[in-house]
Amino acid sequence: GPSRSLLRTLGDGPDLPDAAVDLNSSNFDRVLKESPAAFAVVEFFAHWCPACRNYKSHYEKVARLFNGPDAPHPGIVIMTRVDCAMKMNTNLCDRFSVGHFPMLLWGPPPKFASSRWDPKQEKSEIQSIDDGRTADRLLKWINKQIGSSFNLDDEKYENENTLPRNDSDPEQIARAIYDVEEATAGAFDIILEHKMIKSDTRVPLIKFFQLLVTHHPSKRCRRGSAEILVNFDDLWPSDLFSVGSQETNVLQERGRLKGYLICGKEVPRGYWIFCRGSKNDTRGFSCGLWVLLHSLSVRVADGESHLAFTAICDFIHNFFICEECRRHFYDMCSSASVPFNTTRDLSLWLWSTHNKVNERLRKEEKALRTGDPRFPKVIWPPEQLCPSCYLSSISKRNGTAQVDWNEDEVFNFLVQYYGKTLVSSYKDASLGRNKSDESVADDIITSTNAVAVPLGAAMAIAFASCAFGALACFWRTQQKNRKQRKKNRG
Ligand SMILES: Cc1cc2nc3c(=O)[nH]c(=O)nc-3n(C[C@H](O)[C@H](O)[C@H](O)COP(=O)(O)OP(=O)(O)OC[C@H]3O[C@@H](n4cnc5c(N)ncnc54)[C@H](O)[C@@H]3O)c2cc1C
Repeated sequence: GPSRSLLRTLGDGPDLPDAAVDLNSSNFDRVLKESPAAFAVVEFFAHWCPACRNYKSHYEKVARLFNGPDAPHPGIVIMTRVDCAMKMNTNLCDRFSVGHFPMLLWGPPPKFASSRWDPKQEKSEIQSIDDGRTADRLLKWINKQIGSSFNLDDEKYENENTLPRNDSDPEQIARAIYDVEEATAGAFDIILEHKMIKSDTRVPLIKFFQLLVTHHPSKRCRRGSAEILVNFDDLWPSDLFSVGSQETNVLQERGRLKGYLICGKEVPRGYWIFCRGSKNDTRGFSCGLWVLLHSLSVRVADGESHLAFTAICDFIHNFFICEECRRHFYDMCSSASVPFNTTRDLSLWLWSTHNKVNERLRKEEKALRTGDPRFPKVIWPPEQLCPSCYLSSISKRNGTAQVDWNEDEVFNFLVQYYGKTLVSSYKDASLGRNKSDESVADDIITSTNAVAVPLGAAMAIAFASCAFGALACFWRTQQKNRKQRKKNRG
């Protein structure tokens, strides 16, 4: 519309923040390594270069299509820039053989991290963009590279035919790892925002955190939730609640929690990829939450499955602020045949519970037209995604679809889908990186994943439950000791 194009014009002025991400030698590697985008454009420029200044509005026009929560096509291409006239970036610009300004490079984001580029280099996944002189030509170049048909006039939630259809392409789930991170950060944000940590919800939250520390599919979130867990007693002392009226306000809480980013600095990003709906208010968070739960369920060991079940049920019950959802889910938790003895039991229970929700919502959304028209609820997995999950073809009884499942195959499929495939692109992104201190800490977390303390012993330790792995327990014990020492000294 006219107002929109007015905004666009104004956007070329100095008022709107830049859409392209400013990178420098201190954040270059990290931001590119952690970007969910499949492709990156890096513009090397110098702030004194007049041609670069004139080019900026062209570059920004394209960047606004791809970067940030309001972009029509987020999560596909990350558009960045590096000012080579800044002293700190000299080595960085040398690494990429910058010989003229502006110079544009293209490639998979992680390939830029801790690597070099040289125009004479053969077989590099990084290439120079030779024709990006105007916004039109740059976008044309990008479209040609990735076979897309993006347009400079695209607006959010228009032209959604470029959206991936995830029900037929098993590889789409690899993009969902970023949504699992987004949902994790989102859930934690809601908990803080609504001051949901109280005396009776504290223990369920700690238990869920222990599950996250050991089995979250994203390293960043395992690391971040471990940090929070270690400091949990300081952040939310248990005696804070017994006193009664010592309510802290959200801002104070936020302030205290600065630096405790559950999935790292780049999350939440403000948009969804696998869980992106074709409208603003569909899919997103609740989709990401389901994917998180499924991905946890296939990662726990047999001996942890019952505790994981209670941790998930109690978490949804206490912290999912969709009233209908949490009530329904809790009813299904209460009627589950317990205890769970295996990973298979837990994964299949969650899968069939999710299908019951799908079944119910399918009817509701049809009647009320509240669903996402591009993502109607289906009994999952559809046959094209897992042919072997179906024993016999679907027969209709009373208007509802009845499927004869091969549950062994369903379990195998879940393990593959929410296990390996979910983290496949994420793994690629961290290939070839240097071992820094943080990755060493992370390796400890990963290596203790399998260490499950026997159930009986864990139950005995009522509070600092060690059930989800030795590390979480170790940290909490350390924390307690440290506090104790402080007390003794003071
Ligand atoms: C615990 C919980 C309870 C909820 N209860 C309600 C409720 O009572 N009422 C309500 O209106 N909404 C409820 N919701 C929200 C609702 O289920 C959907 O999340 C929301 O409508 C978005 O739907 P979606 O199309 O993105 O797919 P979702 O149902 O969110 O599923 C996300 C993805 O998971 C995969 N998937 C689908 N089914 C299965 C399955 N059976 N097993 C494994 N993977 C599967 C698919 O790839 C799908 O795209 C609940 C959400 C959660 C997390």
